Amino acid sequence: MKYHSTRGNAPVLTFEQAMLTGLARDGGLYLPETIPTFSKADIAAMAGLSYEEIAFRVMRPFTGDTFTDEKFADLIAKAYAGFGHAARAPLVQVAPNHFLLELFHGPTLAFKDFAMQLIGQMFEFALKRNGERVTIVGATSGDTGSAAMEAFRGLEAVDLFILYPHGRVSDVQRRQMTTPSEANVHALAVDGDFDTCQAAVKDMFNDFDFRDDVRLAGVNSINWARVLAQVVYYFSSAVSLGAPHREVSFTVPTGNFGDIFAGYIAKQMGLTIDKLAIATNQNDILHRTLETGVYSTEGVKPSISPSMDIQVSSNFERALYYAYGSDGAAIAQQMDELKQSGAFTVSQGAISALRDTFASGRASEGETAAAITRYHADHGELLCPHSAVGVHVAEGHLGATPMITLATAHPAKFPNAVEAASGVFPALPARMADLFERDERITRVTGGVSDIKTIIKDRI
Ligand SMILES: Cc1ncc(COP(=O)(O)O)c(C=O)c1O
Ligand SMILES: N[C@@H](CCOP(=O)(O)O)C(=O)O
Repeated sequence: MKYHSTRGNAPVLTFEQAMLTGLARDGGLYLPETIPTFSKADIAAMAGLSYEEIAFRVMRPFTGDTFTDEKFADLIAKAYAGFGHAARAPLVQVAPNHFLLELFHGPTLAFKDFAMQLIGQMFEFALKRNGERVTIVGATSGDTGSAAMEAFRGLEAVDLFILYPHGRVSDVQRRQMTTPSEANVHALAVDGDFDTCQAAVKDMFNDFDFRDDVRLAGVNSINWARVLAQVVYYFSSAVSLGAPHREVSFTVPTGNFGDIFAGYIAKQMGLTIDKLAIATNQNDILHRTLETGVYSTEGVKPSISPSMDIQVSSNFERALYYAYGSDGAAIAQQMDELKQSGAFTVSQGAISALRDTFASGRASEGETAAAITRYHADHGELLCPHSAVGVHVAEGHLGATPMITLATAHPAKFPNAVEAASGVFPALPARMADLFERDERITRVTGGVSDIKTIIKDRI
């Protein structure tokens, strides 16, 4: 399996190279040359398998000769062994045709652990075998950073730098990033918002001297391996509700579009998905784009679902690539326009292709809080604010097809918003009970990208 860039002007890579590379050298994102498909019988045969077995079947066609089958199965087993639920991603029914997919039983209590725990294993194996060392730089609005810290802390072949927006992540998220004591992980508090952090990471990738000098790698969802690992729970949940013999729909709380794009890949692989509903908070650029056909950035507005406070949604580029019939030149042009003017208009053909697969909706701050209140009172479910955005939007799309809403984080990561809406202060799991007693290690960055590069070079 080979991987090429969405902008069509970067080296074609193997799975291993794409995983260790991050952003393509033309600024695009890597995608597989073809998407392998499963027959109905292949999908039906997943019923009753463990999460790990489904993970192996779903991901194996993409990984080429990076791992032997035995090694890959071993890495998957290690990745999910530390999850706090035997099913890894359990489904909970909240209405006759509405289910929550709980993706917060991993070590840092958010869906990011599903991919990051596996990527940590895959990086360690590949780097050790190759005798290589990399510098990973990541941007976070809170959850990617904590999941990456947990997955990479203490690994010999990796230095990890996480850029987070100063003052815009929850206290639990910040402490998950700033309290690991291992010398190879570094939390950098940057002035600005998530988009500022993500732009800085992309700038570093586009500075080829720096990139090659520090051997830069990325673990944001620009990394194809992140998306791939997230495809698995679409299969596991749909199959447990009767796929491929019946269709299901998903509602996905969305920011950087990685998670819902994984659902799009599952559908392309043959999973019987009807609609994929994009759920945004008041930073509703993706909902507006689906409605108007114009992708137009506005300033990020801080919300009670801070991990989704994003305007420049990286993986939308991957969806656009397919909507434009795999035309890399058209994508490069649209992305140039975005850079120059902060907006671009999606062609008629592409927007109708997107609308064929994706629905969308938004939740205001009040609607998000009301969903937390309602689900607690009516269903006994304490939702994190991101999952609350999801259920609010899902309720607008319920019908005959079963709807699965992704519950993307544990309420205890956002206790203040949850308590304000439900009256219940959600406790952290016992293994994290001392999080607020641990020492923090933070590097404040008040300058721009060149200051960040200097810090990185000094530390590695
Ligand atoms: C808790 C939570 N929910 C939803 C999202 C949105 O996911 P994505 O960026 O993949 O669209 C994020 C951040 O990415 C998140 O941390
Ligand atoms: N919400 C994310 C933002 C980064 O998204 P990613 O999926 O591209 O890593 C976060 O929590 O950091």
